[in-house]
Amino acid sequence: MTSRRASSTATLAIAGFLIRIHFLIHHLKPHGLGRTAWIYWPTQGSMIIAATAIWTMAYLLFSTEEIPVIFAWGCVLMGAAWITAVILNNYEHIFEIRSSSAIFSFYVTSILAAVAILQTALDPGSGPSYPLAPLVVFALALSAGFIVEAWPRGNTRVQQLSSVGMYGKANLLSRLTFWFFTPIISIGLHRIITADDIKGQLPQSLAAYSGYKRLSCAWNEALLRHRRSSTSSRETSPSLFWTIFRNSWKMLVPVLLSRVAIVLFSYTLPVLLKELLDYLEHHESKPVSYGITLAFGMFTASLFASLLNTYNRYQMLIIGVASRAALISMIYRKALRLSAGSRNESSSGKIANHMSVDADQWWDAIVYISMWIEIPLALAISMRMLYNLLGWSMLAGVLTMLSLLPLQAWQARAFQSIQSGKLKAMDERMRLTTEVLSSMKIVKLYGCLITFGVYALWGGPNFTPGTLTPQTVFVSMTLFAMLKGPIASLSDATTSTIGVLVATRRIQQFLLKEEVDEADIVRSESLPRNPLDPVISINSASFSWASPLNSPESRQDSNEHTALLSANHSPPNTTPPTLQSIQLTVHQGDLTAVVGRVGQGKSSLLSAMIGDMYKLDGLVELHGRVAYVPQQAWICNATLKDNILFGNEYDEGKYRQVLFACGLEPDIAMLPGGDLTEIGERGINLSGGQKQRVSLARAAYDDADVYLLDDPLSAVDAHVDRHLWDNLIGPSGLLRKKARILVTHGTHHLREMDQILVVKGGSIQERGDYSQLMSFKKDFYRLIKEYTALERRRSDTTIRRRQSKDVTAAQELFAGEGIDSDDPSAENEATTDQDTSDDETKGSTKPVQEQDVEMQKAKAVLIGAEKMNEGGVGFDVVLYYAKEA
Ligand SMILES: Nc1ncnc2c1ncn2[C@@H]1O[C@H](COP(=O)(O)OP(=O)(O)OP(=O)(O)O)[C@@H](O)[C@H]1O
Repeated sequence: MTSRRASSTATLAIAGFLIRIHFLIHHLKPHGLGRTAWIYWPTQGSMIIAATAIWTMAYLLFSTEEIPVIFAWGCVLMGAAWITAVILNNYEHIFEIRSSSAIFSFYVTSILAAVAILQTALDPGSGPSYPLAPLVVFALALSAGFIVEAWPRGNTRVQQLSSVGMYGKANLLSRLTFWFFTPIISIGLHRIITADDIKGQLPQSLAAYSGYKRLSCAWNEALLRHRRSSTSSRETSPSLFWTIFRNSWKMLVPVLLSRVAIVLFSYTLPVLLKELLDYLEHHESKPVSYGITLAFGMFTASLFASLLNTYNRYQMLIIGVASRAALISMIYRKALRLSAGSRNESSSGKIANHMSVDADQWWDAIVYISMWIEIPLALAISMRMLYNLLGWSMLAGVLTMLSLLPLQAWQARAFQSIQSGKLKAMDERMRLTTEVLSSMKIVKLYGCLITFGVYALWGGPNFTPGTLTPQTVFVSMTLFAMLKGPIASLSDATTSTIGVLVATRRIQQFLLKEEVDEADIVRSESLPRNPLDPVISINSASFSWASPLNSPESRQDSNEHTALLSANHSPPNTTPPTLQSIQLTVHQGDLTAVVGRVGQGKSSLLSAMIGDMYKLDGLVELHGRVAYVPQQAWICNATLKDNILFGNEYDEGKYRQVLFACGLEPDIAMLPGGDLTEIGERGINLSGGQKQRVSLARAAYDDADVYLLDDPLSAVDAHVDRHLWDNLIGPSGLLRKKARILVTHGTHHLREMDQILVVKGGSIQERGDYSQLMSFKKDFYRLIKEYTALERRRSDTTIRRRQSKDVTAAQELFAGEGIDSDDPSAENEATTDQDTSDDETKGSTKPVQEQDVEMQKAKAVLIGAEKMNEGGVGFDVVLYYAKEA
């Protein structure tokens, strides 16, 4: 038996080592840092000595008739395995900077085997005598090699030169015991651990970007394979769930194997227990060392089972965290690429749910997924062992436990409902939880009592009343106790797996949503070589917000549509376009205004240029980098500075220039933390005008070639409007050399435009400069006149209101602006001023005292560090650990 086990272990080791050598050579690059000589040579030496010793033993065994020849062959294979380990060790030192886990595990297995054989060899009455000397040399050589290998390599030159983090450098023992994390814990003894302390120390597989790249590549490949496959229909899609599993297979295989090992180690315990009880009953026939070895074996088996269990859970969590991060990145990137139609179907709340709830399932439930290896294996082993012990009588116990399963399921459901009740009333939750916990105890005890009763009645083989020996009672009780684990986990594993499956399917459906068609717009990142060539050129193009494939007509004719597609024709274009017959050219440095009444398609024209709309026909060409400032300013939850830099490198000169051009300097001076003040959802709300200027500053700092500005001056008051025009957007502003397209409702800057486009009913009705358009006396002329009249009425009302309040202030204000009643633009400027946008007022013109109070409050909320619990681990925690151990 022992010889067969030795042969199969050695054969498995040889196969494993060869696979590892192949992996190292073909999948990794040499680290090029040299070899850690004082670890390399001693370990190589120990392994060679061990192989020689075991071969010597094989030689001696071949010449004795006492021991079966198969044992000698086991030794030959063991020697061969250690020579393969020598070759592997050589490659490990070239490609890896940490000790090989494979060799490490083989060390442990071989040492334990050698100790077991030594124990038998040392026992005078145990039968055949083994050659002791080579066996001792074998065990000593391996122990020496193991000690050198287990020694942390942290101080070696190779590890110090390497940029890999503490996890990457840790050997298997260190990872199993989390020893590698000790430096961080000791930092925690002296001060608070910060994110910087663990930066770069954790496994690379946890980095969100690399995880995202791997998973999105795997998903795209799966989609491609599915599309190419002749059997797949258009309605089906590959499974994201299996794609995630396939993508993590390199990490999953060792983790799942470790689950198998945990089950095997756990079930060694009852076997050893039975042996020990047998030995205690008939201890005269065997030496004391046998009993000690059995007890030591039980200790080692539980030790390995719990070490592997921790390792398994940790690795599963790593897989869960990496998958969750990759999924969140994929959802985020997808959200940026959704077509107009898909955006209408997916609200931002729904997308946020995919990120926070659905993706989170991977982190919550991943541990349970590995249970699907453990549960069937554990059930099979325990039932087999119980059968050996009790015969078919074991069914009585097993069925009794299984009959408690629905009760457990009910218990789990009750627990779940109590959990959700927590959100409604904390007191109610406390009361119910206590009730359920106490009833859970009763049910468990009740389960044990029933099982005991069943043994007593049908304890003998095959349901006959029998004698209960200590071996039968203790061993079968241990086995039944072990059986309860997998049975109890069954409902958790099922619920969690279903939860992950449902959540992943929801994410999958989102990821399969239609995206903007990149081919709609011909883009080039660089500007045209000839400055006279346009940067934007739109030729006879029509655009729609609705997908041409989703129009009712096209849905009705879906069969025809498929036939047409297969015949290589375009689908019939039945969607009414939002924009039609668009003809436009814009050159570098051009300042173009887009004007028109509300809802005529001004913003849509900009959306069409950035590819947000479906292009129905025509040609769109765009050169250079494009910056788009939407009507609704978008601010993210970060500091004002980060909102402007937005990932770009900080350049003091450029940053200051942009702040000045956008008129943000006075605002920053007022903010409690200057430009480091946190703004966005959690921060103070900036006024609409301030947000719009931060948005403009972000675009300006990005230094793009084409600026698409959707009415950015609508929320600012007159003097800020003038400042932005003079210093940023206008002919002498910071962006003067860039192509700018400005959608505007104001009329006061139109005289300075190179080109004005009048949009009406989704098409460009008129184009030209201000005087040309006024001379046409068409839509533009009417628009300006109407606007002027409207503004004059508004202006009169406001002036009257102001005069009654503060005559002097109003006089000063209008005198300064120099209103010319014949000039609509100048009048507008004045009106915009007295409008004194409510938004801006919020940010800048409140009474000073009131602002001070608000700022103080904001300062406390925004700049305060996140609340964190500090202190040592209490005695109760230590006690809890001790009890669990
Ligand atoms: N995201 C969208 N999805 C679907 N339809 C849209 C979308 N945005 C605009 N539309 C539609 O396109 C048409 C033109 O709207 P658009 O916003 O371009 O007009 P506008 O001239 O910019 O108006 P305003 O001056 O009020 O901003 C309208 O019928 C509007 O309902």
